[in-house]
Amino acid sequence: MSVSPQSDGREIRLVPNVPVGTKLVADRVRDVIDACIHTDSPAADLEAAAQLIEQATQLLRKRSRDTSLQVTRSNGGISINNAIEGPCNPVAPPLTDLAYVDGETSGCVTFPTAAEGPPGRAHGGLVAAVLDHALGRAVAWTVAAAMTVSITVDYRAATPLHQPLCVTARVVSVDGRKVFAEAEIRYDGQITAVAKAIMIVVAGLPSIAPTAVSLD
Ligand SMILES: CCCCCCCCCCCCCCCC(=O)SCCNC(=O)CCNC(=O)[C@H](O)C(C)(C)COP(=O)(O)OP(=O)(O)OC[C@H]1O[C@@H](n2cnc3c(N)ncnc32)[C@H](O)[C@@H]1OP(=O)(O)O
Repeated sequence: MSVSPQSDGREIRLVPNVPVGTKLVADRVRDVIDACIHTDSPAADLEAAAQLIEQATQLLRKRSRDTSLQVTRSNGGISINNAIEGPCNPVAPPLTDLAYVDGETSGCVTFPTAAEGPPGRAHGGLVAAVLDHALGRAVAWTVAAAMTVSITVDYRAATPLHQPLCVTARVVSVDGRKVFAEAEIRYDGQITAVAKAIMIVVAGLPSIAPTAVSLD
């Protein structure tokens, strides 16, 4: 079955709904990671900073949950701690402003210094991860929740750090449980990387596509 990206007329826009305090901590930890990478402080300051961070860690561990990221509180069907879009996961870039309009899934990301690969550029593996996630969202919103079995990424130009990037993804065709999808990431309107993936619809994954098209 082929799927037209422009055909279904549905619109989904994720509005973040996360616990304010948890997001605040995650944002501060992102700052700490950035400061840790850039710091040129003397040893005494580094030791003092390490002690303060250790104190904060102990405070956070006073009450903790020992569960998979995927089953904690969700935001638009995905955990708030998701590795790519989780606003409360400080190592998620994160991918934001996720939307589905007429078959096209989109999102925004700005890679921090911690995502550096080549000097000044995002690490290719992290670019691939963001593309993979957008593909997963596109497939889940268009067909059903699925897992990636194959992804190919072509890197066409530098994907910069600290700049707003746009990710777009869509389903191209469906063959039984196999879903073929493609995605790209853009900086200032120019494509820097494109991905093609095969995803397999797997029973038992949490469904986030209540009005998905049915499989042939
Ligand atoms: C993921 C969480 C969801 C959460 C809720 C939803 C949220 C939505 C938004 C989230 C967005 C996140 C998106 C991240 C996406 C990942 O990161 S997923 C994580 C990485 N991927 C994995 O761990 C998958 C590992 N692989 C597997 O576990 C198993 O291969 C699977 C996927 C369960 C499939 O196994 P199976 O059911 O035994 O299927 P199998 O018969 O082997 O293959 C089915 C068909 O696919 C074909 N196939 C299999 N592999 C390939 C291949 N590499 N190339 C071509 N064809 C292949 C087979 O030939 C077969 O074709 P047909 O014979 O039907 O024509």
